[in-house]
Amino acid sequence: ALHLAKAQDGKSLEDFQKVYNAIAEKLRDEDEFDGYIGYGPNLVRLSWHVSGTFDKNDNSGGSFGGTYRFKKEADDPANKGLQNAAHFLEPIAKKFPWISHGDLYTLAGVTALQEMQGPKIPWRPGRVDADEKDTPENGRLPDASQDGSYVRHYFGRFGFTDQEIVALLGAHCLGKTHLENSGYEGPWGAATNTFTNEFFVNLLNENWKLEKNEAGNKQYNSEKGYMMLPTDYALVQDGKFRKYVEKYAKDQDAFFEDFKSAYVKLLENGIDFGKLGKAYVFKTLDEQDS
Ligand code: HEM
Ligand SMILES: CC(=O)Cn1cnc2ccccc21
Repeated sequence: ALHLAKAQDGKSLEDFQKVYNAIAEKLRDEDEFDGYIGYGPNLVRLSWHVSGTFDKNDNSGGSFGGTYRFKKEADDPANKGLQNAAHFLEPIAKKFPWISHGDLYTLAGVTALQEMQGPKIPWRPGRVDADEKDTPENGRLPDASQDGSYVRHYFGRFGFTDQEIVALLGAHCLGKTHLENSGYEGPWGAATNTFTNEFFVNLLNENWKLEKNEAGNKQYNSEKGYMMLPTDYALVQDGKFRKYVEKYAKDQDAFFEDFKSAYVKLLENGIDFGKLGKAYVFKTLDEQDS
């Protein structure tokens, strides 16, 4: 059965907005991380990795139990590099001991996206920390060397459509690959910390060449020094995915809307929020200054 969300006693929008603000202020303070990309993209990747272990067949994994805090999941080779995001969040968890790890990991991704000028992401609290024994085994996160049918099958485990898959992968407009983490090398020049539809624009507009990188893995590189993973490039090789790439390259608003819906589905997969009321939409720091 689905995990039942449990309200944190007496916590309301204002309390969670304080957590949002603490994360957002720390993002601004520590802007030098990873060649001045900052922690935003890493936090978004953490929120996806803690949710991407979900399996609808037995409702195991997913963001509910906050099991990333246990060694087995944190040490999954697919999570290499996310220690940075986890370390970034430690003082936030200490300052707000009442928030569950599942809520903190997902709220951090929402905060990072909104502070990087992404869409407003409705977010619901209520995830409850699970025991170490409930930690999903390693190997549930995707393999970047694969093609379109692999990507379609992989996301089928969450019940995602082609449109949701393409929208979600638009998050690869953020940050970069790091050879020491994943065996893929990204260009410093093109890495960004602003949420836009340029992942789709680049996929369609650049001349991509399949090359072996220093780790012996194949990746697509362009003259401008951009890169795409094989699973990224699969989105323009596969006709059914390609039509959504073209849609989002032309229409950033449509991308923002569809990304928001798919990302909420990713973060909430496997959780029954019941009658816990509607989702919170947080103000960005800029919206609170004025
Ligand atoms: C087919 C599915 C996916 C594959 C194979 C994949 C693979 C990867 C790889 C290999 C990296 C580089 C990690 C590193 O070297 O540091 C990466 C980074 C990233 N991924 Fe994905 N990813 C997928 C889906 C997603 C989704 C669904 C999201 C979010 C909604 C996402 C968000 C990110 C972000 C923001 C980064 C940059 C992290 C940073 O700069 O530290 N990815 N991904
Ligand atoms: C800047 C760049 O390489 C855009 N990009 C293209 N594919 C990516 C996968 C993960 C992170 C960033 C990615």
